Amino acid sequence: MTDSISLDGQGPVGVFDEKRAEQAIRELLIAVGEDPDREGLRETPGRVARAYREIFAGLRQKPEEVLTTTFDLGHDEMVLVKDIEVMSSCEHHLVPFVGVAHVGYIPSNDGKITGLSKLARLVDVFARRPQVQERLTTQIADSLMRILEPRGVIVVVECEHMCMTMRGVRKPGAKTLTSAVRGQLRDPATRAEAMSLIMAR
Ligand SMILES: Nc1nc2c(ncn2[C@@H]2O[C@H](COP(=O)(O)OP(=O)(O)OP(=O)(O)O)[C@@H](O)[C@H]2O)c(=O)[nH]1
Ligand SMILES: [Zn+2]
Repeated sequence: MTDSISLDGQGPVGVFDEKRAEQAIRELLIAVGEDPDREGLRETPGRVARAYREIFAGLRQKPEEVLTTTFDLGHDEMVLVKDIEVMSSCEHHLVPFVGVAHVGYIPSNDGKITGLSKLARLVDVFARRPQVQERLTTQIADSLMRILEPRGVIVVVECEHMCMTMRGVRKPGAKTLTSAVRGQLRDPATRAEAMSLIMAR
């Protein structure tokens, strides 16, 4: 089955070809010296293909689909959702990187806001793609700026990369922190206030 939704310049065209993914996994099993026809592996290519459909579902989603907006004239202070679980895939090795994202914004003058859960959904749209952590962070910030037109945005992402844990340099526990700050949140005092809320445990 093939899904095809154009992302209108937001990224690659999100086509998922399940049959092709299944064939590729079968080839990979042969390439690593396995027998894809043995009992335990017979269903694996199809299963892995379906898993990849889910893991890379963000390739077929636009941020606008999840970041619905509403208006609340009464609130012009910072809104911050912290510790949003991140499960993404490193585009260099196609293994997971996992951790949390903290997403904050100061609503526009006309009070354009979004539901809190929508910030977490936005993180998923970009996390469920082959990614690097820096791009994940800036894509969240830039789409918030574009869609909510807020006065400022801060996004901080803290992740552990399995490509540094299970292979290669093998340093479990090492965390990578990335941030993207836009608009009024670049102001040192406002930024410091946001960072103290993010770092408070
Ligand atoms: N900047 C950035 N680098 C990443 C990310 N995820 C993985 N990497 C790095 O991508 C690099 C790829 O380096 P290469 O030298 O091409 O690949 P490699 O030989 O597998 O590298 P090692 O992991 O050092 O064994 C590694 O240093 C990874 O740690 C990410 O999200 N952002
Ligand atoms: Zn990697």
